[in-house]
Amino acid sequence: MTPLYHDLSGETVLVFGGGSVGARKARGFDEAARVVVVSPAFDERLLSLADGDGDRDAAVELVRAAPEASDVADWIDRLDPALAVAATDDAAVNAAVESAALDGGILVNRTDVSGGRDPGSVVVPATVEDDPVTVALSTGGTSPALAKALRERIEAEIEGAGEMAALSGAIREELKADGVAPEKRREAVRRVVRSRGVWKGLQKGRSYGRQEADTVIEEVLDR
Ligand SMILES: C[C@@]1(CC(=O)O)C2=NC(=C\c3[nH]c(c(CCC(=O)O)c3CC(=O)O)Cc3[nH]c(c(CC(=O)O)c3CCC(=O)O)/C=C3\N/C(=C\2)[C@@H](CCC(=O)O)[C@]3(C)CC(=O)O)/[C@H]1CCC(=O)O
Ligand SMILES: NC(=O)c1ccc[n+]([C@@H]2O[C@H](COP(=O)([O-])OP(=O)(O)OC[C@H]3O[C@@H](n4cnc5c(N)ncnc54)[C@H](O)[C@@H]3O)[C@@H](O)[C@H]2O)c1
Repeated sequence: MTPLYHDLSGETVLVFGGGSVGARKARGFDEAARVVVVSPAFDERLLSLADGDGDRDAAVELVRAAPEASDVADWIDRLDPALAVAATDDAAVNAAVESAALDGGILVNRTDVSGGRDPGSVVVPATVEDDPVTVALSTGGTSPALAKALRERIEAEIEGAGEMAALSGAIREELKADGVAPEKRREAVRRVVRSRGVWKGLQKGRSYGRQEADTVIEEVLDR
């Protein structure tokens, strides 16, 4: 399987099935996209997501309906999603979601099967995020429980990576603007992102990280 990242902002994700899996998928996508869940019944977590759930501005939309397999293509046509999620407990409906999505040229995530897939039929990975850094993890469908366990380990491992991305991204731009030769610039940025001192400094605050980074950069540029 080949991992790719998608920007779903401004797009719709259409989830069929409002049970525990549909709720998890809705929760996973609702910060990135408009999420609509179609189902005859809804998990409690979905009902609270639909209420706005505290300070999250994106509310999930719930549509109470039980589409037959033969209706699914119409729902997809009407809501025009970028991604359809098949999360009902009815295998025929899930299969109809998959074929209608693939016929319509949109992505589909089938939650009730694992293993090989047609192009356009995607797996949702376990994800760790420290904005703008995201780590996506899949076991190729073999062991979702392992994907979750590994995700929990990586969560601790990438703590502070978002700050480091912001700092090293800014340094990269500054060195470019200062006309530093590409070789030196790359070496400086590579050393900054590997420096224990910079990582530690960032834990105390952005300006401490910046100070540590400046020392590393001077060492590289003075040589
Ligand atoms: C990563 C994650 C993302 C997410 O769902 O958002 C995700 N599953 C998660 C958790 C999880 N899922 C299951 C358990 C119970 C333990 C177990 O059975 O293993 C647990 C763990 C738990 O709940 O503790 C059961 C399960 N999952 C699938 C089936 C159907 C089948 O295998 O046929 C069944 C059996 C149903 C049954 O028979 O009862 C299928 C898929 N689940 C996937 C993703 C895709 C492959 C990902 C990969 O390549 O690793 C794939 C193929 C399709 C898809 O959904 O995209 C999320 C972790 C979120 C996190 O990070 O916390
Ligand atoms: N991907 C995963 O991580 C994962 C985990 C567990 C189970 N599963 C699989 O995913 C499926 C759903 O699991 P669940 O635990 O959420 O089940 P669930 O029974 O809790 O939820 C199924 C939902 O689908 C709804 N539904 C039924 N018919 C529908 C229709 N025609 N249109 C729209 N919605 C309809 C039901 O009202 C219910 O809300 C199961 O088939 C299971 O095999 C996947």
